[in-house]
Amino acid sequence: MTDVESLYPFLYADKVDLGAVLAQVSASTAAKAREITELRRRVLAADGDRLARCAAEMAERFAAGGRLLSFGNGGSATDAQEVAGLFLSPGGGLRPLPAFCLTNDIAVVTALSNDIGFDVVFARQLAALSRPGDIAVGLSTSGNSANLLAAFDEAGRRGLLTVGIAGYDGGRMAELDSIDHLFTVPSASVHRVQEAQTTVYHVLWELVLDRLRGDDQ
Ligand SMILES: O=C(CO)[C@@H](O)[C@H](O)[C@H](O)[C@H](O)COP(=O)(O)O
Repeated sequence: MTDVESLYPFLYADKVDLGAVLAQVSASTAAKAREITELRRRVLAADGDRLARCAAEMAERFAAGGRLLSFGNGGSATDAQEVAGLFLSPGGGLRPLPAFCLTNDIAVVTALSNDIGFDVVFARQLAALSRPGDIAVGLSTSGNSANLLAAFDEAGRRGLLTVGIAGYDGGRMAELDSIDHLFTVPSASVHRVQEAQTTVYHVLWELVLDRLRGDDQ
């Protein structure tokens, strides 16, 4: 049996008991929903206060003219794009906040990767684009991606507020001095990690907007 066959045996069986397959899918969906709900509770219990402090510092930076620069690889690149998109379109009558995802400029991403190496792809962009009052937000599931580690060190050297969102045990991101606020989702499932990370940055986004709304009144 191949890996794919063992993952989806009902697709390859001669006869399928549809009721049994549906029961299996339903039980698996319910188990995953319980798992992610519990994981989100754990993250909130461990990091709720730190999330609020981080959001307060992010709001201060935005209020002072700072911009947000986000980055990540693979699935975390799509999350980094979502982070920038959320702040760019805050809704609720708030002005768009300046935010840019470092994977967006494909010409720069491919040139840096091709000419120098993928490890510098975010650090070099931060060196070119960032100002000391800005905010760097990097997402990784493993916490080990070399281009993120280099980016946090570059951002830290330049005086940016640095926010890391990692999974598992935080990986090498947990060893860095250059991350001001690190939020780690303690799960061994990459799927659950990415789901809970989505909640982490949505919470940050909502708390920052609350702060900025308060400043506007
Ligand atoms: O989305 C997934 C897994 O769900 C993959 O695309 C994953 O993001 C990529 O393998 C990344 O390169 C992994 O990097 P990282 O999250 O460990 O920093």
